[in-house]
Amino acid sequence: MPSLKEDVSIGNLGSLQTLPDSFTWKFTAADSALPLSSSAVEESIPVIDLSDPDVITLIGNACKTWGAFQISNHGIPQKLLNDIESLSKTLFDIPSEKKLEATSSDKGVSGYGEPRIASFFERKMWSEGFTIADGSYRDHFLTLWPHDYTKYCGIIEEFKGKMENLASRLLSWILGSLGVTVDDIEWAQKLENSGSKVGRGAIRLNHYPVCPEPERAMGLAAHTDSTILTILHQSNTGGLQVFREETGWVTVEPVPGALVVNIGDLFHILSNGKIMSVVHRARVNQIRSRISIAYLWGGPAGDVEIRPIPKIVGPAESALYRPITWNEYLRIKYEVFDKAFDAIRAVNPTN
Ligand SMILES: C=C1C[C@]23C[C@H]1CC[C@H]2[C@@]12CCC[C@@](C)(C(=O)O1)[C@H]2[C@@H]3C(=O)O
Ligand SMILES: O=C(O)CCC(=O)C(=O)O
Ligand SMILES: [Fe+2]
Repeated sequence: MPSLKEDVSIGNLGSLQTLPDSFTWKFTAADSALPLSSSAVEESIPVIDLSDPDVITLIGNACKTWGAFQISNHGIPQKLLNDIESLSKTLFDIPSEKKLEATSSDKGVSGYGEPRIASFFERKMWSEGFTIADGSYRDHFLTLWPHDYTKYCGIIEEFKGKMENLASRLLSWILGSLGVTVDDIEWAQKLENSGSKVGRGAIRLNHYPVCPEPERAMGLAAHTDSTILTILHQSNTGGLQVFREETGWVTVEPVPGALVVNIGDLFHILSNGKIMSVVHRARVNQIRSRISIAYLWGGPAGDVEIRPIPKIVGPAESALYRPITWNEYLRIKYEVFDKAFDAIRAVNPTN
């Protein structure tokens, strides 16, 4: 387990005047692109109005070109976004000694702690975070906020509920752009009998303190999410970048009120590789600290197997990946990281 000492240093990042060696990353020229640094208007992911009559086509194109897009008119109340943002600020303002009482006991479980990807990188990231993956976040909230506990748990539950709903609407549209519907996924039938009636969604609250040397620091290292899709609220300070082969790193400028959607690994599997999960990262800056809130959605049911949708695979192709549950995929991903797709490739392609 990464030592508690490290978490103390994470809680104190904002007070450091110089970048410690362990936080210094090496960038090649092509890799370095910093948000806020270039005045050139660069190409970026589209902003899609969800009330647009062409929403399916627009989303389909964005998924194929970028694997990410921003959405407006998404129906998540601005008040809820403000509430969860101020909840996050309060959470990260807590003194580090107190934070230690609410660390996650294991990677990927609820509480303060490094992101799971941390162990695959030699250098440390300029950020701290709080994961909400199971109900144990409530115990932590009770420790941190004995008085406001109910209020804060309420915000999380409301956020989860509304985001899950939005995530399933997005799923339907993206599947629509691929010529199939949710009923073409096996889990739709299995949902009724599955023990876990609730969908699988985790929340990651990220905090990127002001950084003395942003050009040599990394907020959150390059990764794909192991989700079907992720919906991100990045408040009003940029930092998120997505990677595109043709263009390199592209900054996703915050659009007031808009949310960022990105495709995760499970969608890549479902679509038999027709849609790619997008590699993304977060950079930091010297001027303003930044909060982001990610809703990581694993689909409407927990323990069902995810596999390439037969209708998408079609008779002329074969399924690229073997069936796998989300939990099993997470286990493999955090063993082999960016080789996870190779590890689950179908051995005996059918058809
Ligand atoms: C349900 C999930 C999804 C996890 C693991 C587990 C709980 C925390 C999630 C994140 C959140 C931050 C980025 C990420 C890449 C990370 O390091 O931890 C995510 C990861 C994944 O999408 O793989
Ligand atoms: O902070 C950001 O903009 C990105 C966060 C992210 O990628 C994540 O939490 O998975
Ligand atoms: Fe991510």
